[in-house]
Amino acid sequence: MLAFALHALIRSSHRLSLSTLHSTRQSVSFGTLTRNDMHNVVFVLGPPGSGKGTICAKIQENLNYVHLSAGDLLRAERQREGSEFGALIESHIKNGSIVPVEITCSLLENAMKACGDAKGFLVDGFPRNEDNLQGWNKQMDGKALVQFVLFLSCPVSICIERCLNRGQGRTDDNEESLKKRVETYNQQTFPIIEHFEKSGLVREVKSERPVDVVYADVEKVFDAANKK
Ligand SMILES: Nc1ncnc2c1ncn2[C@@H]1O[C@H](COP(=O)(O)OP(=O)(O)OP(=O)(O)O)[C@@H](O)[C@H]1O
Ligand SMILES: Nc1ccn([C@H]2C[C@H](O)[C@@H](COP(=O)(O)O)O2)c(=O)n1
Ligand SMILES: [Mg+2]
Repeated sequence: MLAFALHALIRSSHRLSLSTLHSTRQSVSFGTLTRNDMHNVVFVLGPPGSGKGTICAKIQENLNYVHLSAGDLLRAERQREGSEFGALIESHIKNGSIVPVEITCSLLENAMKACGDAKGFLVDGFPRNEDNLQGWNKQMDGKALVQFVLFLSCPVSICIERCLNRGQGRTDDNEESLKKRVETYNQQTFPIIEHFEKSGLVREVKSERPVDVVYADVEKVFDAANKK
Protein backbone atom coordinates (compact mmCIF):
# COMPACT_ATOMS: atom_id res chain seq x y z
CA MET A 1 0.00 0.00 0.00
CA LEU A 2 2.77 2.37 1.01
CA ALA A 3 4.91 1.46 -1.99
CA PHE A 4 1.90 2.15 -4.20
CA ALA A 5 1.35 5.58 -2.62
CA LEU A 6 5.04 6.39 -3.06
CA HIS A 7 4.89 5.35 -6.69
CA ALA A 8 1.83 7.54 -7.31
CA LEU A 9 3.66 10.46 -5.75
CA ILE A 10 6.70 9.88 -7.95
CA ARG A 11 4.53 9.84 -11.09
CA SER A 12 2.75 13.04 -10.09
CA SER A 13 5.95 15.00 -9.47
CA HIS A 14 8.51 13.58 -11.89
CA ARG A 15 10.46 16.81 -11.98
CA LEU A 16 9.30 20.19 -10.85
CA SER A 17 11.19 22.46 -13.20
CA LEU A 18 11.53 26.19 -13.30
CA SER A 19 11.78 26.47 -17.07
CA THR A 20 8.28 27.91 -17.42
CA LEU A 21 9.13 30.72 -15.05
CA HIS A 22 12.26 31.96 -16.81
CA SER A 23 10.39 34.46 -18.94
CA THR A 24 9.37 36.33 -15.77
CA ARG A 25 12.91 36.62 -14.39
CA GLN A 26 13.82 40.09 -13.22
CA SER A 27 17.35 41.31 -12.74
CA VAL A 28 18.44 42.02 -9.19
CA SER A 29 21.37 44.19 -8.29
CA PHE A 30 23.27 43.68 -5.05
CA GLY A 31 25.52 46.73 -5.59
CA THR A 32 24.79 48.90 -2.59
CA LEU A 33 23.87 46.01 -0.32
CA THR A 34 27.36 44.51 -0.02
CA ARG A 35 28.52 45.40 3.46
CA ASN A 36 31.35 43.92 5.45
CA ASP A 37 29.21 43.31 8.49
CA MET A 38 26.71 41.13 6.62
CA HIS A 39 27.09 37.39 6.17
CA ASN A 40 27.08 36.28 2.52
CA VAL A 41 24.60 33.45 2.17
CA VAL A 42 23.75 30.97 -0.56
CA PHE A 43 20.56 29.00 0.08
CA VAL A 44 20.82 25.42 -1.25
CA LEU A 45 17.48 23.79 -2.02
CA GLY A 46 16.22 20.69 -3.83
CA PRO A 47 14.22 17.55 -3.10
CA PRO A 48 15.35 15.11 -0.38
CA GLY A 49 18.30 13.16 -1.75
CA SER A 50 19.02 15.57 -4.61
CA GLY A 51 22.61 15.84 -3.38
CA LYS A 52 22.60 19.09 -1.37
CA GLY A 53 24.90 17.78 1.36
CA THR A 54 27.23 16.07 -1.12
CA ILE A 55 27.63 19.17 -3.28
CA CYS A 56 27.92 21.55 -0.31
CA ALA A 57 30.80 19.46 1.07
CA LYS A 58 32.65 19.93 -2.22
CA ILE A 59 31.96 23.66 -2.35
CA GLN A 60 33.21 24.02 1.22
CA GLU A 61 36.37 22.10 0.37
CA ASN A 62 37.15 24.02 -2.82
CA LEU A 63 35.56 27.46 -2.56
CA ASN A 64 35.94 28.40 1.09
CA TYR A 65 32.27 28.71 1.93
CA VAL A 66 31.11 27.22 5.24
CA HIS A 67 28.46 24.51 4.93
CA LEU A 68 25.56 24.78 7.39
CA SER A 69 22.91 22.11 6.95
CA ALA A 70 19.66 23.03 8.70
CA GLY A 71 18.82 19.31 8.97
CA ASP A 72 22.23 18.50 10.53
CA LEU A 73 21.88 21.37 13.02
CA LEU A 74 18.40 20.14 13.99
CA ARG A 75 19.66 16.55 14.37
CA ALA A 76 22.50 17.79 16.62
CA GLU A 77 20.04 19.85 18.72
CA ARG A 78 17.79 16.77 18.98
CA GLN A 79 20.74 14.84 20.47
CA ARG A 80 21.96 17.64 22.76
CA GLU A 81 21.55 16.75 26.39
CA GLY A 82 19.09 19.07 28.09
CA SER A 83 17.60 20.42 24.87
CA GLU A 84 13.98 21.40 25.38
CA PHE A 85 13.31 20.88 21.68
CA GLY A 86 14.54 17.29 21.24
CA ALA A 87 11.13 15.60 21.17
CA LEU A 88 9.56 18.29 18.98
CA ILE A 89 12.40 18.08 16.45
CA GLU A 90 12.24 14.28 16.37
CA SER A 91 8.52 14.31 15.68
CA HIS A 92 8.93 16.77 12.77
CA ILE A 93 11.84 14.81 11.29
CA LYS A 94 9.93 11.53 11.42
CA ASN A 95 6.82 13.13 9.93
CA GLY A 96 8.73 15.00 7.25
CA SER A 97 7.19 18.25 8.47
CA ILE A 98 9.01 21.49 9.16
CA VAL A 99 10.27 22.61 12.57
CA PRO A 100 9.16 26.14 13.64
CA VAL A 101 11.55 28.73 12.24
CA GLU A 102 12.46 30.28 15.60
CA ILE A 103 14.36 27.08 16.43
CA THR A 104 16.02 26.53 13.05
CA CYS A 105 16.95 30.15 12.37
CA SER A 106 18.50 30.54 15.83
CA LEU A 107 20.61 27.42 15.25
CA LEU A 108 21.73 28.85 11.89
CA GLU A 109 22.50 32.31 13.27
CA ASN A 110 24.46 30.87 16.21
CA ALA A 111 26.48 28.67 13.83
CA MET A 112 27.26 31.70 11.63
CA LYS A 113 28.37 33.76 14.61
CA ALA A 114 30.60 30.89 15.77
CA CYS A 115 32.36 30.86 12.38
CA GLY A 116 33.33 34.52 12.47
CA ASP A 117 34.65 35.87 9.20
CA ALA A 118 33.87 33.13 6.66
CA LYS A 119 33.73 34.18 2.99
CA GLY A 120 30.14 32.99 2.88
CA PHE A 121 27.73 30.37 4.14
CA LEU A 122 25.95 27.58 2.30
CA VAL A 123 22.62 27.32 4.06
CA ASP A 124 21.52 23.82 3.05
CA GLY A 125 17.84 22.86 3.31
CA PHE A 126 16.52 26.27 4.31
CA PRO A 127 14.14 28.11 3.82
CA ARG A 128 11.85 25.10 3.43
CA ASN A 129 8.45 26.81 3.77
CA GLU A 130 6.74 30.17 4.19
CA ASP A 131 7.30 30.15 7.96
CA ASN A 132 11.06 29.60 7.39
CA LEU A 133 11.17 32.45 4.87
CA GLN A 134 9.25 34.96 7.00
CA GLY A 135 11.22 34.04 10.11
CA TRP A 136 14.54 34.42 8.28
CA ASN A 137 13.53 37.82 6.89
CA LYS A 138 12.54 38.97 10.35
CA GLN A 139 15.53 37.60 12.27
CA MET A 140 18.30 38.14 9.70
CA ASP A 141 17.27 41.51 8.29
CA GLY A 142 20.47 43.57 7.97
CA LYS A 143 22.63 40.63 9.07
CA ALA A 144 22.77 38.45 5.93
CA LEU A 145 22.92 39.03 2.20
CA VAL A 146 21.47 36.27 0.03
CA GLN A 147 23.79 36.00 -3.00
CA PHE A 148 21.62 33.47 -4.84
CA VAL A 149 19.68 30.23 -4.40
CA LEU A 150 21.33 27.06 -5.69
CA PHE A 151 18.53 24.72 -6.79
CA LEU A 152 19.57 21.11 -7.31
CA SER A 153 16.75 19.67 -9.40
CA CYS A 154 16.40 15.92 -9.71
CA PRO A 155 13.61 13.48 -10.61
CA VAL A 156 11.93 12.31 -7.42
CA SER A 157 12.32 8.60 -8.29
CA ILE A 158 16.13 9.01 -8.31
CA CYS A 159 16.05 11.03 -5.08
CA ILE A 160 14.06 8.36 -3.25
CA GLU A 161 16.36 5.60 -4.47
CA ARG A 162 19.36 7.57 -3.21
CA CYS A 163 17.83 8.16 0.23
CA LEU A 164 16.88 4.51 0.62
CA ASN A 165 20.48 3.53 -0.22
CA ARG A 166 22.18 6.32 1.75
CA GLY A 167 23.17 4.01 4.61
CA GLN A 168 23.61 6.73 7.24
CA GLY A 169 21.00 5.29 9.61
CA ARG A 170 18.73 8.34 9.37
CA THR A 171 15.37 7.75 11.05
CA ASP A 172 13.63 9.41 8.08
CA ASP A 173 15.24 7.39 5.26
CA ASN A 174 12.35 4.92 5.03
CA GLU A 175 9.40 4.76 2.63
CA GLU A 176 6.86 6.16 5.08
CA SER A 177 8.89 9.24 6.05
CA LEU A 178 10.08 9.75 2.47
CA LYS A 179 6.51 9.91 1.20
CA LYS A 180 5.83 12.74 3.64
CA ARG A 181 9.15 14.50 2.94
CA VAL A 182 8.44 14.51 -0.79
CA GLU A 183 4.92 15.82 -0.17
CA THR A 184 6.31 18.60 2.02
CA TYR A 185 8.87 19.44 -0.66
CA ASN A 186 6.23 19.60 -3.41
CA GLN A 187 3.67 21.54 -1.42
CA GLN A 188 5.81 23.85 0.70
CA THR A 189 9.41 24.06 -0.53
CA PHE A 190 8.97 24.25 -4.29
CA PRO A 191 6.76 27.38 -3.94
CA ILE A 192 9.63 29.01 -2.03
CA ILE A 193 11.98 28.23 -4.93
CA GLU A 194 9.41 29.75 -7.31
CA HIS A 195 9.25 32.81 -5.08
CA PHE A 196 13.03 33.33 -5.38
CA GLU A 197 12.91 32.59 -9.10
CA LYS A 198 10.60 35.57 -9.59
CA SER A 199 13.37 37.78 -8.19
CA GLY A 200 15.97 36.24 -10.53
CA LEU A 201 17.85 34.65 -7.64
CA VAL A 202 17.63 30.96 -8.59
CA ARG A 203 20.49 29.07 -10.25
CA GLU A 204 19.25 25.61 -11.26
CA VAL A 205 21.66 22.71 -11.74
CA LYS A 206 20.36 19.28 -12.73
CA SER A 207 21.68 16.85 -10.14
CA GLU A 208 20.70 13.44 -11.51
CA ARG A 209 24.11 13.34 -13.25
CA PRO A 210 27.36 12.03 -11.71
CA VAL A 211 28.61 14.10 -8.74
CA ASP A 212 31.67 15.51 -10.54
CA VAL A 213 29.56 16.65 -13.50
CA VAL A 214 27.04 18.32 -11.20
CA TYR A 215 29.81 19.96 -9.21
CA ALA A 216 31.54 21.33 -12.34
CA ASP A 217 28.32 23.20 -13.21
CA VAL A 218 27.89 24.37 -9.64
CA GLU A 219 31.40 25.82 -9.63
CA LYS A 220 30.57 27.82 -12.77
CA VAL A 221 27.56 29.29 -10.94
CA PHE A 222 29.77 30.40 -8.03
CA ASP A 223 32.43 31.79 -10.38
CA ALA A 224 29.83 33.89 -12.17
CA ALA A 225 28.28 35.15 -8.91
CA ASN A 226 31.61 36.10 -7.38
CA LYS A 227 32.80 37.98 -10.51
CA LYS A 228 29.98 40.52 -10.05
N1 LIG B 1 25.08 13.13 -8.24
C1 LIG B 1 24.92 12.02 -7.51
N2 LIG B 1 24.96 10.82 -8.09
C2 LIG B 1 24.78 9.68 -7.37
N3 LIG B 1 24.60 9.65 -6.02
C3 LIG B 1 24.57 10.83 -5.38
C4 LIG B 1 24.73 12.07 -6.08
N4 LIG B 1 24.66 13.07 -5.19
C5 LIG B 1 24.45 12.51 -3.99
N5 LIG B 1 24.40 11.16 -4.11
C6 LIG B 1 24.16 10.20 -3.02
O1 LIG B 1 22.76 10.30 -2.70
C7 LIG B 1 22.56 10.24 -1.30
C8 LIG B 1 21.87 11.54 -0.87
O2 LIG B 1 22.76 12.62 -1.07
P1 LIG B 1 22.79 13.85 -0.05
O3 LIG B 1 22.80 13.37 1.34
O4 LIG B 1 23.88 14.75 -0.48
O5 LIG B 1 21.36 14.51 -0.41
P2 LIG B 1 20.57 15.69 0.29
O6 LIG B 1 19.97 16.51 -0.78
O7 LIG B 1 21.43 16.38 1.28
O8 LIG B 1 19.43 14.87 1.02
P3 LIG B 1 18.54 15.29 2.28
O9 LIG B 1 17.66 16.41 1.84
O10 LIG B 1 17.76 14.06 2.57
O11 LIG B 1 19.47 15.69 3.38
C9 LIG B 1 23.93 10.04 -0.67
O12 LIG B 1 24.11 8.66 -0.44
C10 LIG B 1 24.91 10.53 -1.74
O13 LIG B 1 26.14 9.86 -1.69
N1 LIG C 1 14.63 24.10 7.34
C1 LIG C 1 14.47 22.84 7.81
C2 LIG C 1 15.33 21.81 7.45
C3 LIG C 1 15.12 20.55 7.95
N2 LIG C 1 14.08 20.31 8.78
C4 LIG C 1 13.81 18.96 9.33
C5 LIG C 1 12.70 18.28 8.56
C6 LIG C 1 13.46 17.53 7.50
O1 LIG C 1 12.70 16.47 6.94
C7 LIG C 1 14.64 17.05 8.32
C8 LIG C 1 15.83 16.61 7.55
O2 LIG C 1 16.36 17.67 6.77
P1 LIG C 1 17.46 17.33 5.64
O3 LIG C 1 18.66 16.80 6.34
O4 LIG C 1 16.81 16.31 4.77
O5 LIG C 1 17.74 18.62 4.93
O6 LIG C 1 14.94 18.13 9.19
C9 LIG C 1 13.24 21.34 9.13
O7 LIG C 1 12.28 21.14 9.89
N3 LIG C 1 13.45 22.60 8.66
MG1 LIG D 1 21.23 16.69 3.36
